[in-house]
Amino acid sequence: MSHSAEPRPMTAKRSGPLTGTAQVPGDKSISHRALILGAMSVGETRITGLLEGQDVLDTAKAMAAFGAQVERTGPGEWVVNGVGVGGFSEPEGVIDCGNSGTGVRLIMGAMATTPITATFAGDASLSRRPMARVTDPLAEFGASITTREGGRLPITIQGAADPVPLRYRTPVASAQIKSAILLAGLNAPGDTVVIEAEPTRDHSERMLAGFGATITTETTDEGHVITLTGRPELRAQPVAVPRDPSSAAFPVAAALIVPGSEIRVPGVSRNPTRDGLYVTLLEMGADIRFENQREEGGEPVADLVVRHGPLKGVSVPAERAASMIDEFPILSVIAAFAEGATVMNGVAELRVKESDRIDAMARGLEANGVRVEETRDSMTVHGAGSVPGGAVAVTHLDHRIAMSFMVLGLAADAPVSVDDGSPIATSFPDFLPLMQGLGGDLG
Ligand SMILES: O=C(O)C1=C[C@@H](OP(=O)(O)O)[C@@H](O)[C@H](O)C1
Ligand SMILES: C=C(OP(=O)(O)O)C(=O)O
Repeated sequence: MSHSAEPRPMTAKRSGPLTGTAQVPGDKSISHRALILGAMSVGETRITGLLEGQDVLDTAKAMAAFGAQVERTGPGEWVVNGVGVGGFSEPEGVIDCGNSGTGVRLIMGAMATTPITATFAGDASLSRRPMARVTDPLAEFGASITTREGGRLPITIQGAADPVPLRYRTPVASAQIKSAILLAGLNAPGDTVVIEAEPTRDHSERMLAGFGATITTETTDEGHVITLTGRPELRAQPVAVPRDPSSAAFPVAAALIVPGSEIRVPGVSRNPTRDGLYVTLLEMGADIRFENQREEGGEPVADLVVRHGPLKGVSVPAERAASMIDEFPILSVIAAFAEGATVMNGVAELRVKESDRIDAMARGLEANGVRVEETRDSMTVHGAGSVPGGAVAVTHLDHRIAMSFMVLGLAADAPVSVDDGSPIATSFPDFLPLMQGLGGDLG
């Protein structure tokens, strides 16, 4: 669904200690993949803990449009009856992926090696984002693709009738590029190989193996090499979606910067390819304990216990960027309350997310009295232990920018507002009640 809601201004005010348990929603990356692989397998995939944010709901709708049966049976409980690899039928209308880069890029990959035609569109934010990074390799499989100027949406793909497998080195660290290619490779004969310089989130690889595909990952001189054997029969699997570490980052950050806070965030994924924020926070001196470390649904998970305490600025190495790519906006808020500079290196990809996140955070933080420096691919936040606040930040249809400034306002001296908090529903529909339940004064 394209973003059509009226702008929804929100304000957060300095709050007393945050306490209690934060049940954050299911992981967004895993939720998209569960629906897509469920739709591409034979039999019934039962999903529990699915994120019911707009991004994922748009993917569910898309899978139904391609012929899968997709049914909601309870809160977070969904059943997908798939059509098998190569079994997608031609959708009638335009596939509207709303605000979701993951949704559109993975679904374009999933259909590009089946001989059907589909047109993809999205909201104003998604329509500005680069898509050639995915359509270029998909064309190499044999798909015919037309895009708007600059490789942007709307995009029409005529899937390859005789796909050829691909060996592809990703030009930027991106799990979306990798996953689009692997999903396309499912219906190509022979081995499809993706080579990445830095490992990115590996949920597609884990889930493809779980659904019965032959997929291997090796670290060689070339980099991180993932090999998928095409034309498997994917077998439907139950998927238990762990809670999203990227969503958990918001209550965690709030507890770290609001004096006197102590909260618990149970069942959060600790997949090492998603763990960079938590590694960084420990280096900053954050008081975070990881309890009951266990495996759930093929992913390592833990219960987080987070306490307020003093933090110091650190330098985040470029090699860590991929494992915390969505967490830099909220890290820049935490950094504003630390003592000293926090330098975030190798973060150019932030400029092509739902917004230019370096620019959006730098402008909003500066307006609220924080000193920030930026280059094309780095951002430095000068922490002073406290933040004046008092300004309105512009969110540019970006959920993570909206949530980051709401967290800032819980600990700043004066209230902090955003022009539009409605995009929060794309990834964290219960963000406001959850934060209010911990004692946050926001709405
Ligand atoms: O594969 C995924 O589920 C995602 C990959 C990342 O994007 P890139 O692959 O473009 O870095 C991330 O920013 C996005 O929120 C989710
Ligand atoms: C970048 C994000 O998502 P997507 O690319 O799926 O729009 C995000 O959720 O921060």
